[in-house]
Amino acid sequence: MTQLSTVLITGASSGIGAVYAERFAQRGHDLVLVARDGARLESLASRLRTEHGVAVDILRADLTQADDIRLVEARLRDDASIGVLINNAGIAQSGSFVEQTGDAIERLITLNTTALARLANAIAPRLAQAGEGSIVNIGSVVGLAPELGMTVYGASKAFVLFLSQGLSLELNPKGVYVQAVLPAATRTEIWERAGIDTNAIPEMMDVNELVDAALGGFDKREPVTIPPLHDDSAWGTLQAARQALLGGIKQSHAAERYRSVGAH
Ligand SMILES: NC(=O)C1=CN([C@@H]2O[C@H](COP(=O)(O)OP(=O)(O)OC[C@H]3O[C@@H](n4cnc5c(N)ncnc54)[C@H](OP(=O)(O)O)[C@@H]3O)[C@@H](O)[C@H]2O)C=CC1
Ligand SMILES: N[C@@H](C=O)C(=O)O
Repeated sequence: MTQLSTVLITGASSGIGAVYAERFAQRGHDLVLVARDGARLESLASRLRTEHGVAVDILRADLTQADDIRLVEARLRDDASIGVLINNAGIAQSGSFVEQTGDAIERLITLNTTALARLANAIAPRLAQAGEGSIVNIGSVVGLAPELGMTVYGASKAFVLFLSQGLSLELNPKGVYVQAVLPAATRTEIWERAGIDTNAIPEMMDVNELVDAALGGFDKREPVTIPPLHDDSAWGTLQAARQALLGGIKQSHAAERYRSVGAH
């Protein structure tokens, strides 16, 4: 694998994915762009080919559909030029849990978690074998905050963070870099697509600023990059608290406060 490997980006037809495509093309990487909207992908691809002289393939796929996921998995497994996966495609949802339908919840979970995990799983063995390459998973600060009221979306993004941290521990020793990126509210189409009114959101980041910051974390090989977190010691504090809690887990007996329960 050369240093300038091909980058496969899901959800590249708009927003964060489209800016990643632009930035990697600027860096001279060939690209494979994945999304449903073939016309938008082709127009972005044609501009990037002209402006940056890179090769850009498009792969039309609906990543909520098993056959389409398999198509992208096959490309990730078989195309040895692909050394970077940007697992970015995702959707949000408006309304509270009781207002959401089972079908809409399943669609969100399939795209935000199942497809993302399957695509990482398709490329990881080959990258581990090669001893190099990167997997970037786009999470969200919403995955840290059940208080924000986006319960299913947040749960899907908590999955992305956990998966990324676990994969980083498994794959980093094999030479594969895994990054979780946790944006906060960023100006893209995701809000309108989900029917969420952005007027209620006091501050939003520009999408170019977000991706440039995420790439700063990528270049530094950070396992977790949170562009809107200004005091990064807070992340260290959270991880230390988690480790301390784990240190307090003693599995041979229930905690004292629960022991009298069975006596009644
Ligand atoms: N914007 C924000 O405030 C934040 C966004 N994020 C995350 O960033 C990621 C990108 O979102 P963002 O750029 O904001 O939103 P956009 O809506 O602009 O982009 C989403 C991308 O995902 C693609 N996509 C949607 N559904 C499918 C599908 N079924 N199959 C394949 N591709 C699909 C869309 O393309 P197409 O319609 O052509 O298929 C589009 O390219 C998401 O994972 C999101 O959760 C995280 C935190 C904050
Ligand atoms: N995209 C947002 C939710 O809709 C977020 O993750 O902040």
